[in-house]
Amino acid sequence: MLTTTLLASCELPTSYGDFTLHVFGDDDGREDVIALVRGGPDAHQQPLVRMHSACFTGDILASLRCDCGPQLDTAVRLLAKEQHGILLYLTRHEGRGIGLVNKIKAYALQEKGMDTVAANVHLGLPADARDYRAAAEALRQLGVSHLRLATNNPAKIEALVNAGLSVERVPHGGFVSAHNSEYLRIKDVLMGHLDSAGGGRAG
Ligand SMILES: Nc1nc2c(ncn2[C@@H]2O[C@H](COP(=O)(O)OP(=O)(O)OP(=O)(O)O)[C@@H](O)[C@H]2O)c(=O)[nH]1
Repeated sequence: MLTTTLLASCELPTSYGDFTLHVFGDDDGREDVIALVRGGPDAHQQPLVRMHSACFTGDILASLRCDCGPQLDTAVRLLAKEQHGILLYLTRHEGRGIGLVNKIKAYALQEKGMDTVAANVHLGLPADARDYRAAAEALRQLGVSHLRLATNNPAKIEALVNAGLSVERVPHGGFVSAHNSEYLRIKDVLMGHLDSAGGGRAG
């Protein structure tokens, strides 16, 4: 059975602003959802929430193969301006849930001409293996029932709505470069994303 437990919390001053950090995980103490929270619960306001799937290459190494780095940077910048905002960093979602080793294998296949979906499938893996139930549970434990979700991915909205949360979408894309334009186009065409490659503006 899925368990999501608050494992640890602290204050976290950052160059973006001051936040509180909560680490959620399972009963064995392994982290899963890291929540960077700006401000406190406000009954009159739906917090702005960004659910960000881990991307070692984009988030840490500033890879241009995807749009993850600019999406994360922009999200934290936006959240810092909110009275109540939450970044959920989903540590088990690396490579859309297939893990770093498989993502790098998928990148190598893309260098031979496959697109991002075909490469996963060629490896015998789902195009998208992410599960958002722990994220929804973390939001609930943070006192959130209504939220504004910064995303272009309808699957994220659907997962939170199915978990009983009320979600309004805020576009969060448009981070196009010469290296990631084909990746973003394929996400729109084959994965049902809402204008990742085009006019979807951050915030
Ligand atoms: N398998 C695979 N994963 C990738 C590839 N490029 C990026 N990723 C992963 O894709 C995920 C992108 O996550 P997000 O930006 O949170 O989500 P999204 O589905 O693009 O939806 P948005 O909320 O609209 O940004 C991260 O886990 C990346 O590691 C790729 O070519 N193949």
